[in-house]
Amino acid sequence: MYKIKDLTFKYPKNKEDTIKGISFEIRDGEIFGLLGPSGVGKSTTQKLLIKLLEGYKGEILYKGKDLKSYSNSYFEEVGVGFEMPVHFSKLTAEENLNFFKKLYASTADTDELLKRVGLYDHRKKKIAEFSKGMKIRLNFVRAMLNNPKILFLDEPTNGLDPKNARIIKEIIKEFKEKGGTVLLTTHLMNDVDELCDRLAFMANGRIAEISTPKDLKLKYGSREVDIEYMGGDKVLKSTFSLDNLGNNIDFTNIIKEKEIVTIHSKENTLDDIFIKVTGVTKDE
Ligand SMILES: Nc1ncnc2c1ncn2[C@@H]1O[C@H](COP(=O)(O)OP(=O)(O)OP(=O)(O)O)[C@@H](O)[C@H]1O
Repeated sequence: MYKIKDLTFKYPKNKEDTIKGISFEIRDGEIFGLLGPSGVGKSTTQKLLIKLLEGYKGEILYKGKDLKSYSNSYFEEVGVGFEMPVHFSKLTAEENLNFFKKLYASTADTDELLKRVGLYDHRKKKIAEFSKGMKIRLNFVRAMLNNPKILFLDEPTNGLDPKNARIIKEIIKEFKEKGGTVLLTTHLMNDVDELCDRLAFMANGRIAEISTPKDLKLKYGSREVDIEYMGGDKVLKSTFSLDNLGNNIDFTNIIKEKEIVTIHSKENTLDDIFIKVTGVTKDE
């Protein structure tokens, strides 16, 4: 869907490039995660792909054509849910949605979406009376209101309670099942694990890693197995390398002779990998 080659971008007021020559692709129908510490350029990359920022070097191809060659009709295909919800606070939820609907040729059934996210009964309420979580959910409905083919989402579940976060994630999965493509930015690694087909870690304006969550875990995992077994009336624990495990006499003796309590391979979490790949903790 997108092919990005040597993308470089500098904000006019800055001395240094914010995006320093990144290349990657977003495939049709995948959920692609763009991750990295605060300030590395994730939102800037999103804005370049959404055509909200111009003046970049390199190439962005959308469906095989230079993004620059697309007219405003491009915005019909794109749904955008930025992190900070911006709504007209003196208007109701419904009035807000109706305002934005007028900007598009084709629109979704927003009543249905409002029902899904639990806001239908609040549609006549002014946004000024909405809680933070309600604004976030309305923001998501707004991103979906033009029946987009690609969704750009920035922290879509941040600030939501678990039930509402689940509903949003279910809608994102359904969007993908119907052929939609998603570019997701989030600091919530559980969401990444659950949703993303592939992900890129950004560090200092560059892409440090790009892969599937599973392959990243294998690459950065410690390839060991922990085994707990009964030794008399005590639970004992041993760790073995997965390499050549079948020929490890100590391991096979335990398997043959002992009562096994637990056995599992060690896997790094995406949180661990985030820190290894980008060199910083998420909250820095
Ligand atoms: N309009 C702007 N003018 C100048 N510099 C900017 C502008 N917007 C962002 N930047 C700078 O560009 C860099 C990347 O910002 P960006 O918002 O893309 O980061 P991010 O990875 O999305 O961070 P976060 O996770 O905090 O949202 C930061 O150093 C930021 O200060």
